[in-house]
Amino acid sequence: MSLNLSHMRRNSAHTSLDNAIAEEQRFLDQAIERRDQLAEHLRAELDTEISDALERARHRMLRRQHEELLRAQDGLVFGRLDALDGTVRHVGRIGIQAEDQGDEPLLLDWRAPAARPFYTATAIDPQGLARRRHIRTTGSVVAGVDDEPLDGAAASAEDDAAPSELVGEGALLAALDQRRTGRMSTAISTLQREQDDIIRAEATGPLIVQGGPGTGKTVVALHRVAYLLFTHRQMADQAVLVLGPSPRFLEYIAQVLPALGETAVVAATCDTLLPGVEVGRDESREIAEIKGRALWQPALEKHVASLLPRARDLKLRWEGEFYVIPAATVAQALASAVPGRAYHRARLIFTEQIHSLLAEAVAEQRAALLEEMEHGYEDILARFDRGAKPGVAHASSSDVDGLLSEEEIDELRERIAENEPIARFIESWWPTRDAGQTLRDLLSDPALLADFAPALSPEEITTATAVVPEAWSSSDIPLLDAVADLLGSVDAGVKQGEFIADQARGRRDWVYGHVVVDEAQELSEMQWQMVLRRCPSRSITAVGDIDQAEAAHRHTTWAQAVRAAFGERWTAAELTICYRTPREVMELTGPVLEKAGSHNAPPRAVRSSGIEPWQRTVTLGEVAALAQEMQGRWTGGTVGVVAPVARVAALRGVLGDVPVLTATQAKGLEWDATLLVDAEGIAAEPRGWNGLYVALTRCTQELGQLILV
Ligand SMILES: Nc1ncnc2c1ncn2[C@@H]1O[C@H](COP(=O)(O)OP(=O)(O)OP(=O)(O)O)[C@@H](O)[C@H]1O
Repeated sequence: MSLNLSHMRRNSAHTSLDNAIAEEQRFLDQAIERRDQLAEHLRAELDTEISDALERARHRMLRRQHEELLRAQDGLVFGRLDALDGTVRHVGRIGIQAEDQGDEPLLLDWRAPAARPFYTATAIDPQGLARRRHIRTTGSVVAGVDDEPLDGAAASAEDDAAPSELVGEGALLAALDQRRTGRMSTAISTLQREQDDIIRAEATGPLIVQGGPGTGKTVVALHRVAYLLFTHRQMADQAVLVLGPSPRFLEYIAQVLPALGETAVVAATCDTLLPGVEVGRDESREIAEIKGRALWQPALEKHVASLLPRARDLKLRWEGEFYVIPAATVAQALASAVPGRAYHRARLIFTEQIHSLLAEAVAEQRAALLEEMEHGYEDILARFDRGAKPGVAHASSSDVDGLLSEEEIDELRERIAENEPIARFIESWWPTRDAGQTLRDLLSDPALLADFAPALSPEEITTATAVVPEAWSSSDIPLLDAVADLLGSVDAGVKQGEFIADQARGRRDWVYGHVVVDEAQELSEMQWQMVLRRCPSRSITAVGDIDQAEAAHRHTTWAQAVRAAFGERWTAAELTICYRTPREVMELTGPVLEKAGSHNAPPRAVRSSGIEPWQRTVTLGEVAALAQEMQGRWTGGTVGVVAPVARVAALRGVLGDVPVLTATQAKGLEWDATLLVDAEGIAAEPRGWNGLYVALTRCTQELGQLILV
């Protein structure tokens, strides 16, 4: 009897699941039809002729909407919210208007405030919901649904287990168990509450997010960009900058933002932020650490200030006559041109003033000559008129009384501004400068550096000036950026491009609407200055794990790391749950974290892979066979090898196409399985325990450790 009852219950559960799938399929079909209808309508609008600038701006907006609709294919609809009052709303990748404009939208954009309960409602805090449904789709077919009852009655009917800290646990764990393809994917359907809080946080000042490995820092950073661009449309006009640790990392995340519909984004590393400048050499850790310190900012400011000209009499020749602008007048012009301006900008303002002063001096001399002429020296004026611009035929005040009118003085000033010898004279007194050479001049002169950077010890001065950089190293780039900023552009050439991101990418002095920094623990103080220059509003989100810091600086807390950039004015947030690394592997990290001098509790792993980490002692020749076996176990997924710097070349020699990376290179990446070669060797590297922590936490399923003999 009881067997029959349970059989009947199973059957009825199946039927209600089938009904739910059929119901959601009908909704998905309706959403797809409406999306296609809207896309078609926009395409027709885009075919119309553009007659003016307003139309062009409207077309740009329509084109963006059109592309957004076309891109919203996979996972168009992924959630449903059933309110206690019976209202039903669907949540999706984009918002879709219902046919009747006055109605509720057919589909809620995941970033809209009304969609928020999808990520934050719990049985304890149901936010007016009776149920949350995750809808799994493959293309345009509904593959399954996962329901979570949120009203108290249904929850207590389940069982008396403690409520899960996860939202949509079934859908989340299914997503986390997927094979890794080597490219990150979006997580809009399974974002967790603590992640959502950060994604939707205010963007008015620096927000620093600490999270252990696999806690979704990159997920949060990228989804935050999409959220901010959706919520603050003006940010799309300024573009958002995403800074990552390496080109490999940028490749790994490359698809996420376009998949989220965002094009107003520039992705870069600190090394690629300066247009036209590339890193061309490595530098010792010792020099990199010295060059990363904040003290370079005032040192470079003093260096550039020392290049400004000192006031003196300026003797200029104009049409055969010499005119002297006295030192006191030059000093006044300098005092009004220089303060608060970049070197070249000040030079431009000063030069314009000199042109005016010269034009006035010429006019005054002419007036004086006229006065003399009135006393009988007529030939002197004739000499003057020989120098007048040919082809000016209109009657002017000089034709009437011999004095220059304001218009004529303006015209004279223009001629002076175009005059080559005058330009050469100013260039010799106040030269335009190249940022690279200006930096080299300082880096090749220990006495000068000692003068401008008194906090550096004599040994550090010797170290920092030992190599005059012909090619630039990574730690030179922020110094070069600071000098380029202090010098300013000689001309303000504007790069054109169809998308705002193309324009921003080509400009060193572009001001972004928001900056997101991933693996922010690696930034030196001077790299932070580079970020600030691009975002003076300080609307910055930085995510990282201070315990994974391996760069040459010495910071072990966020307070130390960002003090020079933000002082005490920043907000901290934390991610505490590890989604990537299985419990079996996370258990190995405790002692490593301790050795790394961590101040943080390790994150809690949400999943178990059921595979115990293993260890073998092998020869180099045996590594290839083990890597192949591992690849065989994870067909359709990815395997990565992490090793000490000194072993990478030999391992690449035997491993063929399996990626072999150092711990630094592996930062931010993940695979199904990791082969960790010579953990002791990694730990012995500079900040090696932090590196080993990175290496241990890259896998989603299996970890194998090899000791080489
Ligand atoms: N809410 C989520 N839904 C689905 N997958 C998620 C979610 N959060 C994180 N993940 C997955 O967990 C893995 C780790 O996320 P992510 O790379 O963002 O972590 P991280 O904190 O940046 O890690 P690391 O410190 O190692 O760089 C990724 O595969 C990511 O897609």
